[in-house]
Amino acid sequence: FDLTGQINGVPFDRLFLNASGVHCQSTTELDELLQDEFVGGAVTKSATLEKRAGNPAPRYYELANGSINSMGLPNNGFDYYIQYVLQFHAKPTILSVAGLSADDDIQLLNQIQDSDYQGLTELNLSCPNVIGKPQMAYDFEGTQALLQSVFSFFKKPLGVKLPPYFDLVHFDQITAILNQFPLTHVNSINSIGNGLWVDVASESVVIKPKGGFGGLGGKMVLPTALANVRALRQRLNDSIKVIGTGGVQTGADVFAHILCGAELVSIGTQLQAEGIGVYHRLTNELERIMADKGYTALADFRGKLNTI
Ligand SMILES: CC(C)(C)CCc1c(C(=O)O)[nH]c(=O)[nH]c1=O
Repeated sequence: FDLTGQINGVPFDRLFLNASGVHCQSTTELDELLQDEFVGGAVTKSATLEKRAGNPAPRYYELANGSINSMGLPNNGFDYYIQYVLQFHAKPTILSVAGLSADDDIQLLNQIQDSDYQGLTELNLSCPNVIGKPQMAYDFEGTQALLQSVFSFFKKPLGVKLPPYFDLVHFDQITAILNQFPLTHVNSINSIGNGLWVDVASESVVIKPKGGFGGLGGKMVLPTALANVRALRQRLNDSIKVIGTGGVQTGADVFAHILCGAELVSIGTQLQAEGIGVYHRLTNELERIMADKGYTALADFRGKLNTI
């Protein structure tokens, strides 16, 4: 079976990635991903300029149908991750960066521009904005201005990680902005922001930071993830690929992401819950579905979702 994809001419011999944030904070975790035969590439935890401890625990909690997290960007700092991605790896890496402000974003990308790194970079637009404004990706003028200044100096491959949108006009608005820039890809979705889980027995929230509010992932977000992948694919220039992230538990979920137009598929919550063996299972399940349908390659059905 041909389970390949490519981003900006970078070939991925397998479609599977990790969702940034999961199994990607240390070089040990990143190595384990890149050494797994069923994984196509690895995305780093979003790097900030300085190393961060992140929020107090409990900050991640597994639910029956997904997960809730408010990690607070714990990471080993930009230098740690650029040093890693500058090493030789048999498979592609995606360096994820998240400034704590637009200025940080500019500084991070300037450091990449000035480095020898020629691989893929992903700017996490769920990063915080100025106080009183929503996260960058929900501030359309802010996103436009940020990308305008980024592309005035950044000449290397760049994609963006987006939170989910829920209004069709918002899909029109964000893609009208993104289509102005030579992006390699859009990675959709990030967690559904500011969910809340209540444990009835203890009459309490389940994570400590932000009074229990946190990003939702896993099975429960699949319909939102599929909608975002499909809506972005329908609106973005063909040159901008879509990496599908969100809600994948089974091979059928992977198949659905590809039908909606995903070039590659990331696994987050299920990787956290099941471990790296999830990729072998998902590969078997996906190939079984493809065989039953007479497909031999993802390209046979990528983006070919039927409407009724
Ligand atoms: C939410 C931010 C802390 C601003 C960015 C990092 C991040 C986190 C995190 O580190 O809390 N969790 C997510 O599910 N997605 C993210 O993009």
